[in-house]
Amino acid sequence: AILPILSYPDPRLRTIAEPVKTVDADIKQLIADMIETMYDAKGIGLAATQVDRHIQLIVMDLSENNDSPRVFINPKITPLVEDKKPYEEGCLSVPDVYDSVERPVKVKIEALDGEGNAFEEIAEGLLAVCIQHEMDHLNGVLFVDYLSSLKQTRARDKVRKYLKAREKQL
Ligand SMILES: O=C(O)C[C@@H](Cc1ccccc1)C(=O)SCC(=O)c1ccccc1
Ligand SMILES: [Zn+2]
Repeated sequence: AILPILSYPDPRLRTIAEPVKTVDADIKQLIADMIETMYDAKGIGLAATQVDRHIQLIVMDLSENNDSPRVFINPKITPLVEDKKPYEEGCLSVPDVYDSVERPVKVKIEALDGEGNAFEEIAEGLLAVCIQHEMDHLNGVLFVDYLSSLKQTRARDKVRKYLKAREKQL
């Protein structure tokens, strides 16, 4: 099912996600729903926080044809270098807002996959940017938090206008 995505500045986006205890049928259904929701919203990642489920679960698909979804459960990120690089980020919870955020260029990811099996991965490029953006969601942090207060005010106004326009067309 396509799930509703919370929009900034909804306070529920600030909830800290709990670890997943067992990857059971309910979690597997949520994973399927989040992947469907991510594709419908034309995103490349989605954190469970964004669909108001406060558990440590991220889905992602960086592929060209949107046919290779990735699942990260109880992920742990460790920066491997001090070096940071800016990237023009967006967020499905802050529609129509894009701005530059600096993040470590190389990180280690330790997580469980969709079957509950532990794995470790070194991430660079867009995977490193996206996993850190999604991890922030699980910790109640949004990419706009890194921007100036003026830009945050503008982001709030833009989201309000975007949601009003969407209401009218629905
Ligand atoms: O809100 C989210 O977590 C999804 C977000 C993930 C993300 C994209 C880009 C940089 C960091 C994190 C999105 O998918 S935003 C929409 C999008 O597809 C996109 C935006 C900018 C660059 C590339 C893709
Ligand atoms: Zn986001």
